[in-house]
Amino acid sequence: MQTGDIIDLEITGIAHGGVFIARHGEEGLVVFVPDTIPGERVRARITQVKKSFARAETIEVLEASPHRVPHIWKQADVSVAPELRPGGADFGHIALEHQRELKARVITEAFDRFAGGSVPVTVEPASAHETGAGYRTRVGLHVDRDGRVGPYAARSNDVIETADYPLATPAIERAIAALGSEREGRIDLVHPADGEVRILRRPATRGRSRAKKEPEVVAEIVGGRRFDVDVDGFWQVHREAATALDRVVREELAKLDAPERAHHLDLYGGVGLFSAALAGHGTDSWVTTVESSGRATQHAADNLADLPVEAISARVERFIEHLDPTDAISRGITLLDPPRSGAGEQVVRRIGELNPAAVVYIACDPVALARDTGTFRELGYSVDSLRGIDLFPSSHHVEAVAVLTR
Ligand SMILES: C[S@@+](CC[C@H](N)C(=O)[O-])C[C@H]1O[C@@H](n2cnc3c(N)ncnc32)[C@H](O)[C@@H]1O
Repeated sequence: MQTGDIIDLEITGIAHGGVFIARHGEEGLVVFVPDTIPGERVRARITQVKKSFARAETIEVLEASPHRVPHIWKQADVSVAPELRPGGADFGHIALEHQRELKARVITEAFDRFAGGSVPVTVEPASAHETGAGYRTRVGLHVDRDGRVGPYAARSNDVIETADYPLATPAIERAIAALGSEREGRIDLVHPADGEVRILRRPATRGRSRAKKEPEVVAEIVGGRRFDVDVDGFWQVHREAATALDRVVREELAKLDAPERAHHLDLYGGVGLFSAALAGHGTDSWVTTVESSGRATQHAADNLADLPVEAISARVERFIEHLDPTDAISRGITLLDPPRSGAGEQVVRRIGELNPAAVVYIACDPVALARDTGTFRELGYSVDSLRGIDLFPSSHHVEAVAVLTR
């Protein structure tokens, strides 16, 4: 087999990262293929051959899955040449319900491989009226040397011009349509709760560093509470995500014994989204939220000023290393919402020493969650509950919330 070969493949599985699995030849070489669905037969062009696997691109669907639907993004459809398909909607050709089944399968397989065994999981929509479109309140685009604006192609850094952006909120889609030729670099569009789209132009500076202006502060609303956040700071992308996660965390906390005088930790806390729920868990409890961005920490302090929440700007790994174990922490909840790479073994082991009654782990990467869960299990924690939440419909990404107790 070599690059450029065209072969027919039976798709048998799904891998992490939005690609599907076929086996080829007598040795059953694994071939990773995007734009297909398990159960399909496709014609594909080999794009890379390695010792233990190959990659291919789908050029034609020979036998379609009953779960195949017209792609939510016309430009990303399998009928378009692979190099002209934009990235970002790699599940856009799959019926929403089946997308969630596939995401549950990915979480299950990650737990089987990295967490010492799977636990039952289903993936829930962010809200009952999810359509898989019109949800992104944050969109990042690129501008190439010729001033063309768009996303990168699915597997390259070529900017693709496209007539529509079905995953973006309609207001962001309109703002993109009104852009002209732009300066090379990046453009981020942000649609906060006030409904007015902000356009952040970041021209390439080619080694020159620019004086950094203070970012604008925008407001988001969750459960009637206002959260100020820098316009370019971390906030969930899906317009319903923060509300859905807050609801799931509150539902999970309600299943746990309500402690008295507990000290809860909200690690990787951002602007304090989960501290509000934690502060209400048990009587006379208090929360320390820990976040590395100084500006986000200041917002957390202001956003939660009416609650018993202390906001600390620090790296989690350093902060918890120096935090003394107390009875109050062991009566409380330690919630963590780390970046994609996960918390890692050192942080998880230190949490084990702090010995909280329960750990609530919010994860945007199932493999990182599975690895860290494996460490928690070694430390004697077991998984009480695992829920997937579909905060990135029409893409392979999935959020998961795990509750662990000892
Ligand atoms: C996935 S976000 C979660 C934020 C918040 N929980 C929310 O839902 O809005 C991860 C946050 O962790 C922060 N962060 C990343 N690495 C960190 C570290 N080592 N220590 C503390 N905070 C960190 C980032 O700045 C970001 O705000």
